[in-house]
Amino acid sequence: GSRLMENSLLCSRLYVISISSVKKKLILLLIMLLLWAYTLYSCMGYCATMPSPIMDSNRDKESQGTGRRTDASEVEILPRLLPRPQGWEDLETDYEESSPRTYSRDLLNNEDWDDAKSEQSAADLSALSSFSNGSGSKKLPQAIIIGVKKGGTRALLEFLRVHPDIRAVGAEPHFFDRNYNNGLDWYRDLMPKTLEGQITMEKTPSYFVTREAPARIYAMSRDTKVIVVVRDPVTRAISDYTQTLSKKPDIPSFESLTFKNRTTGLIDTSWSAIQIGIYAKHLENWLQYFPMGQILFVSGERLISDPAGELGKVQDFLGLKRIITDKHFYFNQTKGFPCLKKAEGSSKPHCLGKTKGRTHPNIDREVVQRLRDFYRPFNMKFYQMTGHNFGWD
Ligand SMILES: Nc1ncnc2c1ncn2[C@@H]1O[C@H](COP(=O)(O)OS(=O)(=O)O)[C@@H](OP(=O)(O)O)[C@H]1O
Repeated sequence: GSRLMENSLLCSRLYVISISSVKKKLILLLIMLLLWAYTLYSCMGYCATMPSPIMDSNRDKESQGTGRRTDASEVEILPRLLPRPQGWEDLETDYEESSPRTYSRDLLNNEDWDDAKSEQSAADLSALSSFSNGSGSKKLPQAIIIGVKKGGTRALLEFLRVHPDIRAVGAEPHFFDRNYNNGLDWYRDLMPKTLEGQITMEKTPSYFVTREAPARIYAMSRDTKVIVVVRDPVTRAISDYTQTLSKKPDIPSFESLTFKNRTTGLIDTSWSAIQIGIYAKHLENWLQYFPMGQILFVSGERLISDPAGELGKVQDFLGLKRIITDKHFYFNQTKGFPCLKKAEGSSKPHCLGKTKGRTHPNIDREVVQRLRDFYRPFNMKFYQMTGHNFGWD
């Protein structure tokens, strides 16, 4: 009898032990499952937009402006026409500054549009991509690259996009010049989604020479940080002309367009290629609204000779940790320019496309000299205003 009792006691103890070990295993399994699900969730949702603990002091300060939405159908179709926010788009500013056109047509006219469009399809169809696109919210930009055309604005934006705390729209929105009537909601909708602490950016090089742009950006938010990539105005003019020539091979020579009257040597300052380079004049317009401390001047020349050095200054200006360093760049001998070892959202090295770093035509030395003389006083004024000698003279 007592043995029978002992046996049944042993059995029930064993039963209890096995029950609790199964329970433990189950709980462990559940915890692992939860951990795994959490890791998966945070990776899909956050990896692409992971912020660092450094916060931008300007975030959430954006204020609403007075812009109104006009064409509803256009507003709806545009986000679909926009290239994927991730990836390397080598878009180029348009050569006709004055012609008012719609945003969608700007994109369609762009020679790099086809590349951007084909790049878009594969990634956007994947579930992972749409999941990661779901996190955060769209905000108005806290920092804008406002110019100058042919200064190196695309290189700067693509380099900045490597920073985990910067999210930028790939195409040029042209909001503060051509599309202002579409309103701030339209503009905000073009922006990529950001998380707390991330900075939204865009670049449109024509803003620097747009009379209304400073007041309009100020109306959006007086705290907006503006960045200007400046380049020797003579080389900039030739670069501008080279771009136009590549699209319209029949235009007159650079030399003949430079002068109002070749014999008197009177320079045609109404030609945009020349006008854009009078930096001091355009800057005066911006200083009516923004203090010097809110404007950063990046040297287009140094952006090529020392990209990490220039990027260091930009990251400081934006209140970001210096994450982009010389380790991110290599000099591509074939391209003749610095390139990224890894482009944003990719593990492959990447240089800008063939529309960046074109071969310039040879320009008559006397004409170049005449232009140097023309720009010198404006350059001096610009150095004085910015407190920085860019070494063009
Ligand atoms: N890393 C790198 N790779 C290629 N090109 C570079 C780079 N950094 C600066 N640049 C210079 O950028 C010039 C084009 O300037 P933008 O991008 O501002 O042009 S645009 O206004 O958007 O059309 C372009 O002008 P061009 O050389 O006249 O083609 C380049 O000199």
